[in-house]
Formats: sequence, C-alpha cells, structure tokens
Amino acid sequence: MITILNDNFSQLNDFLHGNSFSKIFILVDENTHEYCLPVLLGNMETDLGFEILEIEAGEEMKNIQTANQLWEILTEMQADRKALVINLGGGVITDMGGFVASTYKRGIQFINIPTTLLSMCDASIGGKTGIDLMHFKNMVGTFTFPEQIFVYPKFLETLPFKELRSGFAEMLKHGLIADKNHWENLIRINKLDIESVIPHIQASMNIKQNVVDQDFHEKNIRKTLNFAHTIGHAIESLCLEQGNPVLHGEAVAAGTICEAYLSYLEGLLSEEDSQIIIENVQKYYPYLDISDFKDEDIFTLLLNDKKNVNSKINFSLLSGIGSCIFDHQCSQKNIAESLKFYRKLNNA
Ligand SMILES: NC(=O)c1ccc[n+]([C@@H]2O[C@H](COP(=O)([O-])OP(=O)(O)OC[C@H]3O[C@@H](n4cnc5c(N)ncnc54)[C@H](O)[C@@H]3O)[C@@H](O)[C@H]2O)c1
Ligand SMILES: O=C(O)C(=O)C[C@@H](O)[C@H](O)[C@H](O)COP(=O)(O)O
Ligand SMILES: [Zn+2]
Repeated sequence: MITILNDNFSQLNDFLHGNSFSKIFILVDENTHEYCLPVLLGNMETDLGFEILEIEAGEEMKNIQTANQLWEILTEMQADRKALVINLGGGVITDMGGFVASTYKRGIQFINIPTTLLSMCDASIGGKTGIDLMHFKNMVGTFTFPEQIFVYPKFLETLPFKELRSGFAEMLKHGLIADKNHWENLIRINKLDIESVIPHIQASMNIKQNVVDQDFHEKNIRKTLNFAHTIGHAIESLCLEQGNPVLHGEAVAAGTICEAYLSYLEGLLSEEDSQIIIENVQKYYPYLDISDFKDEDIFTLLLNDKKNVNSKINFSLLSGIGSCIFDHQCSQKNIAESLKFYRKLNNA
C-alpha cells in the first residue's frame, strides 16, 4: 500500500503502533542520513529501540559486499524475525535494503520511505529488490513486497537537479508505455523542478502499481516496465564497469532514444512518433557519450538481460505513444542501427 505522508507522519506512527515489531533498523546513505533522517526522527513516535545503518551513497555500493556487511550487522545486533527494516533513501537503498531484509533469516519485514523522485515513482513500488553482480544490473534479488510505502514529497526539496531529472526518465517511460495523456502532461514541462514534477508523481505511481498488480512476477505485462532498460541497463553497466557511473535515469533516457528508434526500425512505431519521443528526451537530457563502447560489449550485456529466454534477446518496445509490447526479438542489424543512430546524435 502506498501512503502519502502528512507533515506529522501520523500514518507511519499508526503503522508502527499497530504492529508488534521487536526493534527498528533504519537504512540510510550519507545523504539521506543528513537530509532525511532528521525529518523522520523528528516525527517518528515509537517506544521501540532503533539503530541506524549507514552505507555510502551510490550504485557502486549495490553489491554483495554491502549486503554481507548489513547481514553481519543485523546478526551482531541480534535482529530477530520481528525486526523491521525502514529503507529511507533512493532506489539503491530500497533495492538493497529490500534485498537484505527479504533474505535475512529467510525474510524480515521492511517498509520503504523513498526520498528521490525515482524511488517515489518507481523503485520503492513493486517489490523488485536486488543487487548488481559483476556490474550486471540487479542480477541477484527477490520479488518481495514491502509492508508499506510511505511517500513524503517534501524530501525532494534537497534532491540535486541531476537526480530529479534521473527520476523524470522513469516517469516519461510510464507515459510512453501506458498513458499518452501522462506523457503529454510531462513533456509540457519546460522547467524541470520540484514544483513542476510533484503534480505528476501520483499518476506515475498509479501506472507502476497498476502494472505490478497485474503481473507481480514479470511473466507478461510487467515486462513493459522494462522498456528502455534492455539497452539502458547495458549502457549503465558499461559505464559502471569503466569506473564512470551514470545515473540510472540517464541511462534509461539514452535507452529510451535507442529503443524508440528500434521500435520504428522494427515497424512497430511510426517514424513521426519516434521523432517526437527522441526530440523530447533530448530536450531534457544531454547526450551520453557511448562512442567508446564496442557493439560487441553491448551485445554481451544484452545477452544477459533477465527478460531473455533460450539466448534470445527479448525487447519491450513501443507500438505507439502510450502502448508497449513485450517479448519482441529484433534483428541484430536493427539493434546495431539503433546504437549507431544514438551515437550520431552527438554530432547532430
Ligand atoms: N526496484 C525497482 O523497481 C527499481 C526501479 C527503478 C530503479 N531501480 C534502481 O534504483 C537505483 C537508482 O535509484 P535513485 O536514482 O533513487 O538513486 P540513489 O538511491 O543512488 O539516490 C540518488 C542520490 O540522491 C541522494 N539522495 C537521496 N535522497 C535525497 C534527498 N532527499 N536529498 C538529497 N539527496 C538525496 C542519494 O544519497 C544518492 O546520492 C538503481 O540502482 C536502479 O537500478 C529500481
Ligand atoms: O519494476 C519493474 O518491473 C521495472 O522494470 C522497473 C525498472 O524501472 C527498474 O529499473 C527495474 O529495477 C529493472 O528491473 P530488472 O529486472 O530489469 O533488473
Ligand atoms: Zn528503471
């Protein structure tokens, strides 16, 4: 269940009072420790003891070493099966904390309090938890719903612009795959800032929740939420591997351009619609330099995408603005063509 918190966090306090947890563990990174934890602690009313678990910020931390450290700390602090983990942060914290909680002692309860636009609209919802493996994105994880999701949009007030823009890429994706009206509302935004995005958060959350409700384990329609991620994740992984990480939403934005063009090349989307999408994404996002990436390295990553079966790369592609198909196999020539198209935008 998703709840928009009021200023005194009363819904969170009701939840804590209404359950018999033994102890609370609040997972933060250094930024959410500084900017969000004081707000949470200033409003949280509970007699329970709590501990703060802090990790360094960034995708580089979303790995088995960090998970192991957190499992060890929970063990040392004798967290039992009635303990509650509160994930206070962006998608790295909710993915990582959800994974650690869903596996520790075969699963303890956790709630998500997202603090980035991306985690409010996407990562905190839907129960995909996980960590990266050898720079392959989210290779190890679980499908486990949080007990609750508490959203406090005012947390966005301290979020850097680049992070806001990163989250906006997933909102655009929601419009593109499911709701043309949402897409059109978003692209009307000229100046991207908290005031302009806040009115659209609820619509994005609804789209995500609605898809997940139909297909929690990603057997069918949930694959549409992965539009832009087949190529986007490959780009994100290569950047991470080279020690030059880009934000998830930045990679998704590049993936949106490549996969919108690929949708056109595959005869699924009109040239006009693909152009509209590409121009609008370019309006918000600078070109992401992938000129050093070899196609063969990108293909190696594509071959490990979680949607694949029998070594066939399964794409989720657009069949219109607001509609998406999945399990679509593209010609290798068209995939390479879409990457070439993206590279050329650098000089356009
Ligand atoms: N599980 C899912 O369904 C899902 C969906 C989308 C993305 N993801 C994952 O989410 C991750 C990206 O999430 P993200 O973009 O939130 O990144 P993030 O968690 O790294 O947060 C981005 C940055 O913002 C900082 N920050 C967070 N809240 C802040 C605040 N209120 N004020 C100031 N700084 C703040 C963080 O410390 C970090 O430096 C990726 O790992 C991606 O794979 C998961
Ligand atoms: O919730 C989903 O399903 C998504 O695909 C949402 C994506 O935005 C998100 O990045 C997700 O973590 C990707 O999942 P993965 O299974 O491709 O790792
Ligand atoms: Zn994503």
